[in-house]
Amino acid sequence: MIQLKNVHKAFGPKKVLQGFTLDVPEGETMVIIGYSGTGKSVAIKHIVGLLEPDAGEVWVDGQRVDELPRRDLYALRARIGYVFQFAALFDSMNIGENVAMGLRKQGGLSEAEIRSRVAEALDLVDLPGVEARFPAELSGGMRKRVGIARAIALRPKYILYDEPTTGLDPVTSAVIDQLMVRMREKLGVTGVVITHDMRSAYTVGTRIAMLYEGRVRWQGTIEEIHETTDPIVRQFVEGRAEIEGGHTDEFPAVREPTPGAAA
Ligand SMILES: Nc1ncnc2c1ncn2[C@@H]1O[C@H](COP(=O)(O)OP(=O)(O)OP(=O)(O)O)[C@@H](O)[C@H]1O
Repeated sequence: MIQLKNVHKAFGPKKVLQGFTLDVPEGETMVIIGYSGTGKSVAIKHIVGLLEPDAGEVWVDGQRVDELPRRDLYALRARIGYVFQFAALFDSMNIGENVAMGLRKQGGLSEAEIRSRVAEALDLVDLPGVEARFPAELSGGMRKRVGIARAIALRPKYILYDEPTTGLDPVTSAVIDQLMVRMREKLGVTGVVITHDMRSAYTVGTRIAMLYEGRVRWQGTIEEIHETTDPIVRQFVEGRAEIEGGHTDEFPAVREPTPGAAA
């Protein structure tokens, strides 16, 4: 289970997280939504110890991440797959080498075992047999799938996806969404997904949390988000620029000019 408890994080004068609390139970996929620059990536970087909280606690798998000695942190990271926004593959290495990278770093496997784990991971993302190809020969969507293969080759208990479908066409996005669903259903992986795409959120999420002004403003199931009366959440999920019934002080409405009105 992943837990962030009352996490605070600032960069200089900029307060990003201000009491961020989130529980991700085993086997669930938690989707984090929220406006650009609100701190979604900052929040998930705490889960792998890439950032340390100024205050608060971060727990993964019964271990307190923000207090773990470096060696234990590396061991914990081996259980957490991280799929970055840009599937940072190494252009000079072929796909097989890219996927094998984490396995080699982890150590303890023979060459034959590594080859077999790489093949299995590429199979799972529907890219069998591409080991000898180079990143430049693949489309953006294929590269994202290789990024996911690299994460799952380590057979992680948890996977974090930071905007895995950004920049992809709708069909390729749907393929990536199905992959994330497969990771949960077939492999039982607990996931956290950051996305701007509500259709993707509804497909892959078992729960959704909205980050707003440094905290989780709302969280619940897909059914619950459809029924929420929270104006900020409704506005976000409906992609509207204006809140029904006028604006609130909390979030001033952006009004489109009335057609035909004098400029
Ligand atoms: N290492 C850092 N040093 C300084 N500021 C940072 C650092 N990391 C993030 N920030 C700032 O924290 C804020 C939140 O960034 P973050 O990337 O988490 O937003 P986000 O919600 O993931 O946005 P997006 O949806 O656009 O990716 C931003 O203002 C960003 O500039």
